[in-house]
Amino acid sequence: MQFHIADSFTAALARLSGQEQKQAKTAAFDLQLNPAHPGLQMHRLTNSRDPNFWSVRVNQDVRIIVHKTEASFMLAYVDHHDKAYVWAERRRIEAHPRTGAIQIVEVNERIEDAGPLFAPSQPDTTNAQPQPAPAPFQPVAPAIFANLTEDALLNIGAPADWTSDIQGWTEERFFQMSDRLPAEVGEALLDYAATGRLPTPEAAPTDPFAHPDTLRRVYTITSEDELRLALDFPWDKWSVFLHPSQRNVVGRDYSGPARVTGTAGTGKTIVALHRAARAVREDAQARVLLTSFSRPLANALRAKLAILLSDDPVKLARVSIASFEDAASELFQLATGRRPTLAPIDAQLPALERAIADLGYKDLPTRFVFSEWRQIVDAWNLPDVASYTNVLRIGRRTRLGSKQREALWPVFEAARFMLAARGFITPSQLFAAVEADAKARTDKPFTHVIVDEAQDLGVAELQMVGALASGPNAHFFAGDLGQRIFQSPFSWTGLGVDVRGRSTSLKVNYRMSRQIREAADKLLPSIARDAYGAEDDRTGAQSVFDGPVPSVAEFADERSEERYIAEFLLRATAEGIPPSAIGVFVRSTSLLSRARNAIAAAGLECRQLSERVEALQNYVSIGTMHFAKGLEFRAVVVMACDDEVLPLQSRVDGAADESELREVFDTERSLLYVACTRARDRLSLSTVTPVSEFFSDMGIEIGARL
Ligand SMILES: Nc1ncnc2c1ncn2[C@@H]1O[C@H](COP(=O)(O)OP(=O)(O)OP(=O)(O)O)[C@@H](O)[C@H]1O
Repeated sequence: MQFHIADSFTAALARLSGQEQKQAKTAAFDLQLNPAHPGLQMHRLTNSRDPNFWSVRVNQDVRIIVHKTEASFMLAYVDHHDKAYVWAERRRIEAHPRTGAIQIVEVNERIEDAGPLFAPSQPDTTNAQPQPAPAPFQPVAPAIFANLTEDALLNIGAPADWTSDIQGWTEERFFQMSDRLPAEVGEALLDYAATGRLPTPEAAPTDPFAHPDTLRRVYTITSEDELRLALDFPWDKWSVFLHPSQRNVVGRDYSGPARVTGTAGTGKTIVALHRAARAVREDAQARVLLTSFSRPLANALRAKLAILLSDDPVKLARVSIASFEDAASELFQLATGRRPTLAPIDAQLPALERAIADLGYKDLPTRFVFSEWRQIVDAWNLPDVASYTNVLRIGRRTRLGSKQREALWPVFEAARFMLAARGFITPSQLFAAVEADAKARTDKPFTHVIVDEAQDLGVAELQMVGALASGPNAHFFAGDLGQRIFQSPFSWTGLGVDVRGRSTSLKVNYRMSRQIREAADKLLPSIARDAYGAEDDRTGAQSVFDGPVPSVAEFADERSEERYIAEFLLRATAEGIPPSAIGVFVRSTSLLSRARNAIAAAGLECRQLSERVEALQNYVSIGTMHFAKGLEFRAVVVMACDDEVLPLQSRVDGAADESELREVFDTERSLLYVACTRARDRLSLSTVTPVSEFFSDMGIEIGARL
């Protein structure tokens, strides 16, 4: 007999107290060993429409609901006695007759509390007395699925007792009801509402428990050890119940570098983690590098991979997890025997200033020289004046003629010399050194390199990553072009990393409520393009839960804004959101004081996030929007979204031409998008008058004007 655990069981288990969870796990274990164990008092439920539901005693009050057929045994739910019984009375578990997927279906006739299904009928006026003038005509909203036949609905997996209701649903009703449908049905209907087409069902395996839609909610336990592990370890849903589109990317073999894309919160990181786990599970020789932009993000990846590979520390040890820079430093040390000393930005700028002064250049704007250094000369590790004068090939920044570049080159050469004399190398030089070393080796340092937040890989980083492993399945990138905030665009294909034809876009948003996602999505165009033709389709995203509409407030002065945000923070903590699950973001360092003041006014303490500092217990996280990247909070505040702050006026002023200006606007929008999309449940934006021009794009009415 097969033994299964449903996601409804793990979710319900997580809601019990620690002691109850322990007891429920013991009961589940006893159940697997011996369902007839007398202490379990297992008996069939008589009030359920599904005759296969059984109750199992955990303690005096708590019951596990088991679904038992001749061939299978499923832990379906667990709760306090009455709630557990009501859950089972309202459900049935069955293989859908058309799609074959196992579904946990809410019996439709029992749904009472979601309001009337149809608009009330007109009153009978046969013997009516004179009435006051009728209220203004209210059009009845159209039924958005009226054109879908029962057959079409069954094809997408709609339970038979739901089809006629679905046909009558208005848009509002659909949003109220969709999370009561099996997830694949809600997603297909949302697709239909957006595009007018239903997705074509894919051929399904004959075993219902192997169906991709079954696998998103039911996990098959194959051994005692596996059950022990599943019950002992906190079972995060993402670690087991993947969406079919995620599972597909995790399990696929590619003929070259591959990429997963998707708007914020669609589970790209989760896919990257599962691919890393898969690589070491399938190949005992695999050596994997899992890398991302910063140390906190690498730490977050490490914690999650430890959950995925909790059954096998040896396999876990075969995955190296580090930020781009830390990974490069380690490899550099392995190759040369010495630790690199990276040139901080604070050292690079003075070196350039000094070089300008030493060479006697007058009227050369330092900001321009520095940007040329960072974006071109250092970013590409240009070795000589010839490659710099030939820079047209590689960048968009074409504003300097070749004569001017020749004249400027000695400045860069001198700055490089000065940095080297102090024992510094720049991060780009570090990446290039590691790349050169890896290229020279036949035995590459890794068999697989998996990169998260790949949209912010710089030129030298990408080249290094490319050299660290070889083979068709060796490189996997997770990223979203719409979240590119650090790097200027460049052509990946031009550097030999061609993901065309091996790119998959995820659409189901697991992080943000529908209301937050919809507001944030309006900030970016529906297609994200970079200057080199790469494109991500950002349409068609769906959220799996609803929440409050984000709030937007505008104030006459900073004190009023700070007081308003303090109140928001107090409300959030009063609702049980701990400080560590709250993030407050501003555009730049000089604005952090506004965040600090608001947090202090709420009587809370904060810690500033950075490339090296992550969220801490008991502290609200604050930071510039750049350090929001890749993180997640239950409540997010984005403060000081003032005019001239977003987009940042100094960047706008510094743009030399149209294309640079566009780039500035694009990245400033992306920054706001990144900050807003960290929020799961609550999002509050605020500004001091005059307000950022990006606000109106989000389509949210400004709620408070004080
Ligand atoms: N299959 C799943 N089931 C449940 N939760 C999931 C699933 N996939 C992802 N999640 C959750 O959704 C949230 C977002 O996932 P993730 O961080 O992987 O998204 P992302 O696309 O990398 O986001 P971003 O682009 O903003 O970095 C996380 O809390 C993650 O645990």
